[in-house]
Parts: sequence; C-alpha cells; structure tokens
Amino acid sequence: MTDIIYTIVDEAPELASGSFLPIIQKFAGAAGIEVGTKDISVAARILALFDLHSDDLAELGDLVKTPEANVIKLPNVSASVPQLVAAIKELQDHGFDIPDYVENPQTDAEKEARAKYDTVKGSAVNPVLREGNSDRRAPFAVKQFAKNNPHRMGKWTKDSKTHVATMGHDDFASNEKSVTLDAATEAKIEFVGKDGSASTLKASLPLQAGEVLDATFMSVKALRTFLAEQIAETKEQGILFSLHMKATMMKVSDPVIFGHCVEVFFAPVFEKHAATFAELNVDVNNGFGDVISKIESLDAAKKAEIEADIKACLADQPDMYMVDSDKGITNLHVPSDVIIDASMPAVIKAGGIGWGPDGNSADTKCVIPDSSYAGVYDAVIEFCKENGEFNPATMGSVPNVGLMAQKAEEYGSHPQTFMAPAEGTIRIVAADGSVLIEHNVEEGDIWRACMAKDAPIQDWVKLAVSRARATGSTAIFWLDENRAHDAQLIKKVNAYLPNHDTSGLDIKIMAPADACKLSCEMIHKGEDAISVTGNVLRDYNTDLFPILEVGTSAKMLSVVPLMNGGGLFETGAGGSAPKHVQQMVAEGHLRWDSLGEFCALGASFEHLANVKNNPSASLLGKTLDEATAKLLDKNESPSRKVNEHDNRGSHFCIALYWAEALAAQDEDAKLKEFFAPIAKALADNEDKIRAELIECQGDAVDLGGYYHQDQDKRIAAMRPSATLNAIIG
Ligand SMILES: NC(=O)C1=CN([C@@H]2O[C@H](COP(=O)(O)OP(=O)(O)OC[C@H]3O[C@@H](n4cnc5c(N)ncnc54)[C@H](OP(=O)(O)O)[C@@H]3O)[C@@H](O)[C@H]2O)C=CC1
Ligand SMILES: O=C(O)CCC(=O)C(=O)O
Ligand SMILES: [Mg+2]
Repeated sequence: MTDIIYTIVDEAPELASGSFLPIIQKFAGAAGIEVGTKDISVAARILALFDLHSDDLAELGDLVKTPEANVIKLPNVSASVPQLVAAIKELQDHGFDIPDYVENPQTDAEKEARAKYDTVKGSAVNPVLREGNSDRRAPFAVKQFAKNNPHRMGKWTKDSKTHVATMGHDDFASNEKSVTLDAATEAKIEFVGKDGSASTLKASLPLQAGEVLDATFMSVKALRTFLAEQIAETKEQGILFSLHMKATMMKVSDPVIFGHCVEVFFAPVFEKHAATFAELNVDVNNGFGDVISKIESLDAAKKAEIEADIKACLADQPDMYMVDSDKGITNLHVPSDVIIDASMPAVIKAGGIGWGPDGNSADTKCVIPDSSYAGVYDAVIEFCKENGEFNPATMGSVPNVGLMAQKAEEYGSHPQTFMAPAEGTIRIVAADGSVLIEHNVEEGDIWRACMAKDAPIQDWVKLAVSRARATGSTAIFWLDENRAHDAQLIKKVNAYLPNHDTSGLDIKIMAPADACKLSCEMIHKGEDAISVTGNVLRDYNTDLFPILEVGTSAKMLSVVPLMNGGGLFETGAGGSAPKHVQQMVAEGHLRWDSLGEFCALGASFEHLANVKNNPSASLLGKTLDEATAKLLDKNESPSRKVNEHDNRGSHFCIALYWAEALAAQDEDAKLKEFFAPIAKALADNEDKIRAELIECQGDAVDLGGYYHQDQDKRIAAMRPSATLNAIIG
C-alpha cells in the first residue's frame, strides 16, 4: 500500500484530479512519499461486480480499519436507479459484457445480476469508508477570505411566502421507538399478519451490548393525504411546489416517498393510464422521468394522448420547482436531482426562492415529509424572514462534529427497511424471544430500523469535547429529549461527558430546532457554535452552514479520525457537481473549486507526519497550507465563466505557490534544492501557462464517456498546457 491513497471518483472532482493528481505526485514524490489511487467510481464498482475490475472499495474498506490508513476521499456519485441504468448502458456500449439492470427480474440470472447491482446503488461508498466520526469545519483562511470577500446572498424579506411543510404525525419522527441493549443478542425482524402467521423479514440482526436500536415507520396513507393537501395549498398560495429528499443516502425509503409524491402530483394521469403504465413497467420510485422515457415506446397516438394529459395536469397543478426549466426537468423527474443537503441551502442562500417552469424565480413551499429534522430548515428560514439574510462578512461559524462511524443511525438503515406487505405487525425479536420493538402497520407503510453502536458514540462525545477545547467555542448537542432515539443518546452523552475534562467549556444539549435557532442567533452576532449531531444532521449542517458562510461546502476541511488510528480526509462536504461537467463538456471550462482537495491533502500530510514521524511530510503539509492561504488571498479560485481562470488555472497557482514556499524554506535543504528550479520555471512561464489555460476554452470537449471516460481524452482536456506539463512531467 502506498503512503497516501487518492480516490478515483466521478464527474467534476474526477475531472479536476486529471490536472491536480500529477502535481500532487510530483511534489510528494520529491519527499519520497508515494501517492497511489483506488477507483471507487460508479463504473469501477459496477465492473468489479463481474470481475472486470479490482474491488477497490472492498480493499479500502479493509484499509480504513487499520492504523496505516491515510485516504483522501473525493466525493463520488451515489447513483439513483436512472443513473445506474445509464452507467450500465455506457459500459455495455464501451464493449463490456455485463447484464442489464432488470426492474422485474424473473430468471435466476436476472435476479442474481439485480442483487449485485443493488449493492452499487445509492450511498454505497461512504458508509464503508467512514470508520470514524466526522469533524467538518471551515479552515481559518477560508473563513477569513469569505469575510473579506463576501459572496452574494439573496435578499430575505418578512413577506416571503417560502416555508417548510412537514407531516408532524404518522411519520418517522412520531412513530419512533428506541431501546439500548443491555446485552448482546442476535435479533430478527418479522412481520406478523392479521391471522397471526409470522414471516421473517431479516433473519439475523446482531446487536452489541450498549447499542442503541431504533425502529419506526411512516404511514403511507398519512403521507399521501399530506402530499395532496400540500399540493393544493401550494396552488392557493401561488408559489412553487418543491420536494426535498435524500433518495441517494436513504436509498430504500426515500425513493418510495418520492414515488408517492410523483403519483399524487400527477394523480389524474396515473389513474387514467394505470393499465398502460403497468404494461410499461413504470416505476415511480425512479421519478416522473420514468414515465416520460417509457411512453417513448408507445404508438404515436397513445403517446400523444398521454402527453396531452400530462400537460393538462401540469397546467392544473401548482407550478413546480424546476431542476432545469429550459429542458422542462422538474423536481419530480429524477430522485437524485434535488438532494436535500444541497438543495435546501441553495433555496435559503438565494433568499428563499426557487426557479419555476417559466424560468423565473418565485417563493416556494419546501416539502420535507418526515418531521425529524424539517424543523431545522424551518428555524433558519424563519430566522432569515425576521432578521434578513446572513452577512458572510460578519457572521460566525457552525462547524460540525458528527456521529457516523460504523453506519450509525438512519443512514445505516437500508438493510432493515421494509414496505409492510399487508396490515399487521412488524417487530424486532431478541434471541430469547422477547420483543424489543414492535409497530402496527398497514400495507405499504415504510418501516425501518437502525442502530448506533456504543464505541462510536463514546468516540463522538470525545471528539466534541476536544473540538470545544481546541476552539473555546460553545458546543451544542442537537438532541431532542422528546424523541425516542435522542432520549437514549442523551443518557449516553450525560454518562460519557464526565470521562473528559469539560471544565470551563460551554456544552449544551438542545432539541434540533431550538439548537438551530440559537446557533443562528449566535452566528448572526459573529459568534461560533459547534453543532454536535447525529448522522443526518451532520450531512445537512455541513452543507447548510458552509454554503451560507463561505458560499460553498467545497471549501470545508472534512476530517474523519478513524477509530483504529488511521485518517480519512474527505474533500469538502458537498458532492460531485454534475452541472460543472455539463459546462466543461459544452464549453471547455471547469468551474469546480479544488479547495477541499487542497485542505484534505494538507491534513493528510500532517497525519502522515505524525504517525510515521516524517518531517518532510510535515513540511509538505505546512507549505501546501501556506500556498492555499495565498491562493485565497490572491483570489485565484476558479471563475464560473468560460474563457476565464478555471480549475486548471487554480492548480497552476497552487503548484506555483507551493513550489515557492518549498524553495523559500530552510528546514529541508534537499527539498529546497529540488523545488527552487521548479518554482522559477513556473514563475518565469506564468503568463504563457495562464494563456494556454484560457486558450483551450470555448469549444465543446469530448471526454469519450460520462461514467466511463476515455482516460487519454480526459487527460488531454485537463492538461492542455504543454508548458506546465513540461515542468510537472
Ligand atoms: N461525499 C460524497 O461522496 C458526496 C457525494 N454526493 C453526490 O454528488 C452528486 C451530486 O450531488 P448534489 O446534491 O447535486 O450536490 P453537489 O454538491 O455536487 O452540487 C450542488 C452545487 O454545489 C456547488 N458545488 C459543489 N461542489 C463544488 C465545488 N467543488 N466547487 C464549486 N461549486 C461546487 C455547485 O454549484 P454551482 O452549480 O452553482 O456552481 C453545484 O451545482 C450526487 O450523486 C450525490 O450523491 C453528494 C454529497 C457528498
Ligand atoms: O454518501 C452520499 O451519498 C452523500 C454524502 C453526503 O452528502 C455527505 O456526507 O455530506
Ligand atoms: Mg452532504
């Protein structure tokens, strides 16, 4: 294994690596540090299922449990079914002999292929690698830059009609039950029908002593009533209808909720064409786009009839929040287009607006069916209505310490999520026959169970105290004593806090909506408040606050101290920016900001320096951090517009400043000598390189694929400066 592993991923971050990775390898190599790669892209993970690629994810999954792990993890696509199908098709077109993704598998072979593909679906990478809890914050230089160069914030006014709508009853939050296990047991999950007959949903659910076990369900009847009411109310209010889900990470429950929304919104179309849609195998969980693509196969007259009905339905319903109004792509087309952690902050940053079918902005109803965390967004929205938008020049910060190790909480619930087969009871039964948790359900209700192990909880409390100590900031555990799971966690937090020196620290426990309100008040005044949260709020908060504070979560330092001593360094807190790839393909400009990669790499060198007692690694990290601060200072981050400085230009800058810092230091003579001529060559050729990196823009770029790009084409596109390439090698 190499000293550091850099991950190969998808979309914009992978394009960026085409330019940045050679620079990293050159600089690290000079100090004898080897930086290798592991491929966790959707394409590689699909090919690995059929032995057409090494199973790099499994290797990394083993590595992160060892003290040697030093992994830089870029964001990867968590594929929805439509994305998975597209990736499979592309690989087949590229000559790989792999089976289709069959929606209703019949034969054994089809069933086997489908089961394999399902392991690649959704958030299949992060839970495997996250063998530690999460520490995400804006580095000092990033926060300072945002204060000095505040990004644009949309105006919030008191009369904004934008608001959050949530169920509040018969949902996951209200039906939750939770227990902490006294002793280990191997439980099972079963469904008991009205006639008393029991069937097994999951035969083995091993539970540890001290583990927190939750189960809950959402009533589908209540969900559909709620959605119908919200759609009608949106129309009365004359605003946009939007639905914000996490169908990628909650890959079993949320596509189903999304599907119900599709059916309820387009109810007249689904009622009238039920038979045709059944014949076409329409799967609403894949979004309304599934209808659009499947009616293509109908004869012209039938297709036209359905299209006319869709048009009439859209005219009758409230306007929908659009993903791409030019192309007519609605919120409900694909479940992976509007992802709550990125989408809600975008609405809030814009001043409470979304874009409607006419391409104009408008207020919007933000539907977040489950009420577990909806109150957090409601709190921010109400705060902004009352106080106006936040001011990035003066606002404080909300860093996060998140519980996520060992598949903690809801994000680890997929293997225990079931649609109730009929009316009856779903229950978790311990090995001794005692019932741990049970719920009465109706057919189609979405039932799920999840766990949080004790060791990760202890580690999370420790991390929270150490961040509070390191910063002196208030730390708030966002836990609600009235919620079943949180009540169990509060007991543990209170039990484990005394294991640490908390003297002089301000540590609070508050329900999420209240914690959010207080945090908004604090950052409004310029103070900082660490949010110590469970896994879902970790995800939400680490996009929400960074996007408000520094304009994008791409600039976050995102460290995962692994429980067995290794380090996982995630780059930024956001995703893989598909829109950036579209722009690159259309006009040869990549607006992806690699600041997250710069920060993660700096932290990775520092970790290497500490665990391997390697002073050159320390020096590389320190000088890279200096270069990053300089890049921010000189405002050399990528521009959003074609024919301007882009991602590749920012990589040239980081190389120049990093080499200059290494040439200027006197701690390591060898490195000084090695980098002095490089720094000089880069500086001497600056104008030429910058010009080459602009001249290459403006035209469409062929990458030879989307999920499975042609590596030569990708490298040619990302390394267009012959002058820079000659220096970097
Ligand atoms: N850790 C991980 O592996 C993560 C993976 N994902 C995955 O990424 C995909 C896309 O997710 P999505 O929810 O659309 O969120 P993204 O964060 O990819 O995109 C939302 C918007 O954020 C801005 N943005 C994100 N990263 C950068 C960056 N480095 N530089 C500049 N701007 C940036 C862009 O805004 P603009 O268009 O205005 O420039 C972008 O359109 C999904 O498959 C999702 O599952 C998501 C989160 C984390
Ligand atoms: O794993 C995923 O699908 C997304 C991860 C994510 O959004 C996050 O960790 O912030
Ligand atoms: Mg996220």
